[in-house]
Amino acid sequence: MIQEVQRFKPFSAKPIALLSEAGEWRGPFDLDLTEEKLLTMYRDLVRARLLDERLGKLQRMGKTSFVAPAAGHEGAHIGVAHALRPGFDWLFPYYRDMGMVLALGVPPKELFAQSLATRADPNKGRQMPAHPGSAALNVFTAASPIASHLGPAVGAAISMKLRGTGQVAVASFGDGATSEGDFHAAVNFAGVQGAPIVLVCENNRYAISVDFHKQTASENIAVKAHAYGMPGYVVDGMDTLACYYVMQEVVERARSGHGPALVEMVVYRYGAHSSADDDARYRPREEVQRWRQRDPLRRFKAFLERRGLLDDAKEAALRESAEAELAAALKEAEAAGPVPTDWLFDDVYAERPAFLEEQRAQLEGVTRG
Ligand SMILES: Cc1ncc(C[n+]2csc(CCOP(=O)(O)OP(=O)(O)O)c2C)c(N)n1
Ligand SMILES: [Mg+2]
Repeated sequence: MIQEVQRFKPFSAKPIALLSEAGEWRGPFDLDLTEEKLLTMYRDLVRARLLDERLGKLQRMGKTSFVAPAAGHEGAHIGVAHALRPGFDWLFPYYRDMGMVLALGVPPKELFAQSLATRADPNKGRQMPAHPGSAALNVFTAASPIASHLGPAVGAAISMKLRGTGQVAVASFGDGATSEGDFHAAVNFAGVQGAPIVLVCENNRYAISVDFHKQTASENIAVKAHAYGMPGYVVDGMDTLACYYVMQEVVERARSGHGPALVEMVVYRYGAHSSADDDARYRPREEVQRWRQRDPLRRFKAFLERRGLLDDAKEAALRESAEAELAAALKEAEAAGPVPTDWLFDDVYAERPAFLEEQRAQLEGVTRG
């Protein structure tokens, strides 16, 4: 059901925030989440941060070839994931969304296995690291070309509408993706068709080294929604609860037949664009430091402490259990062993054509030495 009173106005001049920097509730409505839900959200923020740290280390150890650092994006990730119905709705994430898929319920063992290309990867080691997917949880595996998953996401949403399933699709992408033709075609068609989709832009103000002001002459990304006939919201992406509540409203609005929305979450990536980038060449260190002060984990922790839901001992226990969960998951992912090279030839054709069979036999000869 659509909420009778809409809590948020689209196209606000300032990003929507519900928590002050010191963690005080500033919402214009009463907080209506259980203690359990709030603590689960915080736990997911911590898990996302720790997963990111571990993946970074695995890259430095030479165990995975590529990572896309996500620290600084966790408020957006957890806000989005918690507004969805896992395994019912569909998520079309992009490469920086490990925390989002983790919070949706994708087992960390699968995420590690995907990054390390071990047999425990449901995608059989065929994707580039940082491109997770899950058939069980309706998580689409995006390809690397920026914004190329947005058309399929809108297509999926249109099919949900035609079949009357009550599902919603959410697609996420960066600020750089909004300069692609694919983005505009997708948002336009979502508007025309009234598709049940929420398009989430994680605006970290850079597309690798390209600054936001070189990306668009618009004042922000959310305003673009106006031209496509849907509401656009700009949200403080370092405020997990603002991300959650805005998502919850637009997801349920889409679910009840009121069409798509565009949500811009203003975030910052603390790390480099990827393990193949040196961000010191284009970002002043003071800027990174300034954004770190606005950390989503710190703000949520302060919020929970103020409400008497968290203290240092509880925090330490929570971190310890998240560390243990990830350590066990990594161990299992590694123990599965590397994917066999000839998996490359499976699942494409019902009957393998002769030329592929020939290549498979050649490869077998090479790998056997
Ligand atoms: C069509 C296309 N062009 C260029 C690239 C190379 N590329 C990979 S990530 C990236 C930057 C994308 O930035 P943004 O959308 O802001 O996401 P962010 O990485 O900042 O989260 C670029 C240009 C690509 N993958 N696909
Ligand atoms: Mg960006």
